Amino acid sequence: MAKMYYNGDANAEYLNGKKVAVIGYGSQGHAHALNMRDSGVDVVIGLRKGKSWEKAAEDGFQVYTVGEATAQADVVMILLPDELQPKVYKEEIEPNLTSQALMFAHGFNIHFNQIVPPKECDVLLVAPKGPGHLVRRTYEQDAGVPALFAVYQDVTGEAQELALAYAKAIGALRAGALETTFKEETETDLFGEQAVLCGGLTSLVKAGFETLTEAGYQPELAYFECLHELKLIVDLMYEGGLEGMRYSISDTAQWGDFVSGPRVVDARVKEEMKAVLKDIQEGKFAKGWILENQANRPVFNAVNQRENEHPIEQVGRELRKMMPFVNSSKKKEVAVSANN
Ligand SMILES: NC(=O)C1=CN([C@@H]2O[C@H](COP(=O)(O)OP(=O)(O)OC[C@H]3O[C@@H](n4cnc5c(N)ncnc54)[C@H](OP(=O)(O)O)[C@@H]3O)[C@@H](O)[C@H]2O)C=CC1
Ligand SMILES: CC(=O)[C@](C)(O)C(=O)O
Repeated sequence: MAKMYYNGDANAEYLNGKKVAVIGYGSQGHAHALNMRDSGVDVVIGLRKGKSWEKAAEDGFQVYTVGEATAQADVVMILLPDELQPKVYKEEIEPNLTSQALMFAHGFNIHFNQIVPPKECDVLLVAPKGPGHLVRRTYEQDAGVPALFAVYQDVTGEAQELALAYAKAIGALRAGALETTFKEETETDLFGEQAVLCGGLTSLVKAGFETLTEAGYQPELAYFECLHELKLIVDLMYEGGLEGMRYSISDTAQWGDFVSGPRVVDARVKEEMKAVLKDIQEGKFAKGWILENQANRPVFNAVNQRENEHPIEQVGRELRKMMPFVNSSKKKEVAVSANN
């Protein structure tokens, strides 16, 4: 088994006395900044004026322009949307970069040569394997989201130690961190989010919902069966693997899992997964995403609108209004009051 790194493997000293500029305050940015501050790290935020700037200031951070934050930092962590990083890097970060280390939470722009870092600083990656809002929520629960870390350039000879100190400060080492490379993190993260976690799963959920509703079953029932209950099943997998989930479900469901699962996700699916991975490895996906953004996202916007109008979204919005607790930040009593 590969070596996993935990809190005891990291030395917070490598961040002591250092100012970390978090560039971006969105899903990952807010979580990294809040967690690091709670871990005693000196954090400043680099942003453009707008809702994130207001939120970061409201959360008590010193907020600067990207260039100002970069110029004063010992460590710069770029947590901007991947497709916007090259432009902001070229125009605002690179001209002001004097830091010891340049960091990313996804290797896309380094791996696909959209950002070419200076030779004078460490270049490293700390990539939580989970959504930013859960990076924050689990930290507040004295837990954490596991992370990958990688060193692309080690000028100081301390890049790995800094990566581990950073991973510890955001709470990741409570769950564990695994060393990788920018190439491996980029290719596997893109594959996972396309073929399994987001793309694969949303396609499976919609297909199941459509199968039931087209057969005449109630949309509300189809929503609970194919989407709502998914969290509960995945929670069991999260806690105990496939065997843990199978222990908890009925033997009827487990038999159905064994005999029907492979019919739905058959060998063709894995062949297509291999084709998706090949497109990622050969840069075909990256090129398409870069061009889509250069064209101002015509396909992305059209598909996003169509998806938001899918019947599963329409019925889900109505049902979730009566279950405010599903938005985890709500307290259970809210649900009780809403239904009384
Ligand atoms: N989302 C996730 O859970 C994960 C993301 N990652 C990686 O983390 C990185 C950040 O992604 P994510 O957190 O999702 O990004 P988000 O889209 O959630 O947040 C982007 C942030 O960047 C700011 N921003 C956008 N454009 C500019 C600009 N021109 N100048 C200054 N600030 C700007 C936005 O502020 P504004 O309000 O002004 O738009 C916002 O605060 C990416 O590399 C991503 O691949 C890695 C693991 C998981
Ligand atoms: C949450 C995560 O890690 C994703 C799906 O890869 C992403 O949002 O980039």
